[in-house]
Amino acid sequence: MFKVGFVGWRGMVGSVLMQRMIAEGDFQDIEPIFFTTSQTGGAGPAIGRDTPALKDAKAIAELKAMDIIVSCQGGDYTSEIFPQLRADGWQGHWIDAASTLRMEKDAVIILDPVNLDVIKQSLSTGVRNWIGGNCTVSLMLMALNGLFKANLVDWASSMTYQAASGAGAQNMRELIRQMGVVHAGVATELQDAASAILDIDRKVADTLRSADFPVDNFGVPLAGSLIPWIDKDLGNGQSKEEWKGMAETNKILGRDANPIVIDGLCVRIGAMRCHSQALTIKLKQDVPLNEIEGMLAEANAWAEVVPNERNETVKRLSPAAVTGTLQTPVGRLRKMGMGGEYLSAFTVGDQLLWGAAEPLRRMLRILVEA
Ligand SMILES: NC(=O)C1=CN([C@@H]2O[C@H](COP(=O)(O)OP(=O)(O)OC[C@H]3O[C@@H](n4cnc5c(N)ncnc54)[C@H](OP(=O)(O)O)[C@@H]3O)[C@@H](O)[C@H]2O)C=CC1
Ligand SMILES: N[C@@H](CC(=O)OP(=O)(O)O)C(=O)O
Repeated sequence: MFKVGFVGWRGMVGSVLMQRMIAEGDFQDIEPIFFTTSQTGGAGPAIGRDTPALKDAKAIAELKAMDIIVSCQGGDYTSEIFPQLRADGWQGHWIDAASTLRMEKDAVIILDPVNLDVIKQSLSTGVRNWIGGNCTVSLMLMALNGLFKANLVDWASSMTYQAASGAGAQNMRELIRQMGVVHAGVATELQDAASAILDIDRKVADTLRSADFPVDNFGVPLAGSLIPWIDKDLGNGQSKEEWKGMAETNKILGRDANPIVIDGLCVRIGAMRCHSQALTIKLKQDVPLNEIEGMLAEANAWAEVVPNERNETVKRLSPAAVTGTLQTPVGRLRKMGMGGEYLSAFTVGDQLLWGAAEPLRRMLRILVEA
């Protein structure tokens, strides 16, 4: 049985990974060993069986005893520990949620429903570094898998609506705190049906702009507002999150030599853990809409097509409907005014599941079953 070391298992992504592994019975087929950067000697997670006391996640000798290491600990940890392990001759498989190693030549971005062929080919040539993709990219590819499989995408523009969870657990808490402060500021007026809405609106705006509004994590209000910038400023007008769209999509699809242009704007909104995106897709040819719907629905078990009509769309194509599920529904499919080769689409997905933990869990299974 493979010895599998888990680092970062109690963080937000790590906790979702633990839940999914328990639900799928994945721990039965491995010998799990849990590591920590802060609680050496403590107890590991409840996985339905005894596990050894927590080991020090910075003890290279302990890590080297693992056949596979799964890290959800973060980029700083990867930058510090991974090079030391490899320099020390460790030959095991490294599966990581952090972005640090994604674009390295000797790493594969894992999303097996989309790129199992790339993963298998890389396994056979000795690749040992398996990195989860950016959540927005993975969720877009899960939903639009059918179009990419059919090689129908000439280019795509993605305008995103990204959840607070992408910024971390503290940001999710801050979003709810912000909502609470906004409500508290007008709670009395809301109880009075005769109160003037413009007075309520003015008070809400004053609250959002007040110096004591809680913005320690986001820096600005998100509740009742939005933030049209995610990740670093690359200095050329593009955010790093926007850059990842094209770079990671093409690496996942194994088409670095013949890349598809993907570009757009990434925006943080006040959803909890589901990223949504509105896409304009330029097709290589004018394919009938019913054929496109068929391709999307058949591409994988998670990309459900939502009929492009009002009731189904508002019921099924929202963060509230999708959160906590593995589905990546895609809807608002129609040919746009620019012509038959221009397709609109809207998709929603849980960024902690297919956007983070699920590709890691499935990569571990692929290695264990290889
Ligand atoms: N958040 C996201 O949406 C996504 C994140 N990722 C990547 O995954 C990595 C981890 O992200 P995320 O899970 O959000 O990070 P967290 O901050 O939730 O957890 C990271 C580590 O912080 C330590 N920690 C300290 N205090 C606590 C606490 N009170 N509760 C839980 N853990 C605590 C834990 O390490 P220890 O037990 O050693 O103390 C934990 O493993 C990052 O590299 C990120 O880039 C990837 C995709 C999406
Ligand atoms: N940047 C994403 C979350 C994330 O962790 O992305 P990456 O894994 O590419 O650093 C967001 O803010 O929604």
